[in-house]
Amino acid sequence: MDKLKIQEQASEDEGKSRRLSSPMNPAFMTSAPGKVIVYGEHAVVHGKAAMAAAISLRSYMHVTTLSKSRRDISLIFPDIELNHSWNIDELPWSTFAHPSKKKTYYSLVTTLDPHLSEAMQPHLANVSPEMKGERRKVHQAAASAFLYLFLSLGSQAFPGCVYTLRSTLPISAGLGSSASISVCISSALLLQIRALSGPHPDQPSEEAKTQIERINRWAFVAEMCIHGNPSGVDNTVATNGRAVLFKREDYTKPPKVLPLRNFPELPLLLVNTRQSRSTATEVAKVAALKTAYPEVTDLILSAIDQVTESAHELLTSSGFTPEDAATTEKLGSLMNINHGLLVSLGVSHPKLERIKELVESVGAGYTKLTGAGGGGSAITLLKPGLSAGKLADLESRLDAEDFERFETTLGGEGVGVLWPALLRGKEIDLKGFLAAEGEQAIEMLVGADKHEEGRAWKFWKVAEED
Ligand SMILES: Nc1ncnc2c1ncn2[C@@H]1O[C@H](COP(=O)(O)OP(=O)(O)O)[C@@H](O)[C@H]1O
Ligand SMILES: C[C@@](O)(CCOP(=O)(O)O)CC(=O)O
Repeated sequence: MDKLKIQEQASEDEGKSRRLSSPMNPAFMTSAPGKVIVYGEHAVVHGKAAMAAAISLRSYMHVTTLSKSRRDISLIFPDIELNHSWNIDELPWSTFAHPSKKKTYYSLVTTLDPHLSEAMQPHLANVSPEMKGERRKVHQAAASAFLYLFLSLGSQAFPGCVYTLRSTLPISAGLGSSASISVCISSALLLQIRALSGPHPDQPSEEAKTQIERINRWAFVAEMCIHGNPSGVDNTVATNGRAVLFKREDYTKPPKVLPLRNFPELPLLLVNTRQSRSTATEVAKVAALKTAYPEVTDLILSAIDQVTESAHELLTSSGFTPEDAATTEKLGSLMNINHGLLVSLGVSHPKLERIKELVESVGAGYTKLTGAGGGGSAITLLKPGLSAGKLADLESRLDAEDFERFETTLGGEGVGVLWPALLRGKEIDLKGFLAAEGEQAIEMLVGADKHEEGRAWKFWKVAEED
């Protein structure tokens, strides 16, 4: 369906919901950030450490509850041109609610249940059947993430709803778009079934931590639907915000997450190759290499682990500042080593190598791919004292080759809630939300941490010591 039709459908849905929605269930929004993995991607899937930080690019989900007479659940995801509705009463509730299958909002789900996935198939088969190849996979992935969570957390008594999703993140560019939407979906559904308390300013830290954990667990399940074998680092950063050191040695247990509270404002340049790829494919490539060359691959993964641990030691050493040239040089060298190891795992791409070459040709800094690779994005740690002229020169070379540069800050807020969907005393209008063109317009309209009015957004706050 094209964008115009999606907007028309949305106005129609909104019209109906205006007339019929209950004041007990006002429209509300959830939001979550993307991330950069600074060190440790891929190795983290195999039980090693990774360091990642939230970025200021975010996804936003708007939820409208319809009247009791409406029995449809609609997804309006215009970024991927997906618009689909299911009749609630036709969904496979009995399979998901069977005592041997039923999960609660606090369950730790670490694998997808094949019977439940199978039961969803007929309902996914009619999602964008006219689409082929990669585009179909994109739709199926997003729809299955939503449906698995909806059926696991909801019940047939659920009211009809419209879920509208927009993101300022590029999709499949290594910046955690899938985790960001997974957190939006998980938090929206958990709020709707009243399984979350807050967020409110005087909420005890322990309680806030429990809510974040609940959202994160279900976001991980959505991530499994989208790319098969996620480590959980992306959804953990998208939920918690800031920066974390993350390790999951045993997939049946929760991961070890060390929040990095004072993560420095590193001078990073973020560049997207615009070469789209799927995380699932890149992760599968490393798994295949591990099967073919187990000893060699294990050594590479352990070397990446060591790089991450060394960078963590440096970043948390007393007196570290990003302006300190010697330490930055060490952090940069570790990025170079990390990139080289990722190349040897086979997950780089000529366009990533080209970005690295351009940065190094002007001596601007240290570059590695970030996220799954195979295209996607690269991060460059800029050298302290880099002249404005050299930076401008680099930027114009990157622009000339059609790479996309992002200005983003690291370490921002995690999952946020806007309940009800009111900003500046005005309801967020679904039509306006859909019409906003581009990152800036979306941020101006609903921005979770960009402007004064954005304070209406609430975030769960965990104290430093927790
Ligand atoms: N804005 C969005 N709207 C709908 N679906 C999205 C959006 N962003 C991401 N997705 C889903 O996530 C998938 C991308 O996941 P992935 O390949 O892991 O890329 P990334 O590195 O950006 O996380 C898409 O195929 C789509 O199913
Ligand atoms: C390759 C990996 O380590 C990071 C993937 O990040 P992204 O989906 O490319 O944003 C996979 C994972 O940790 O689940």
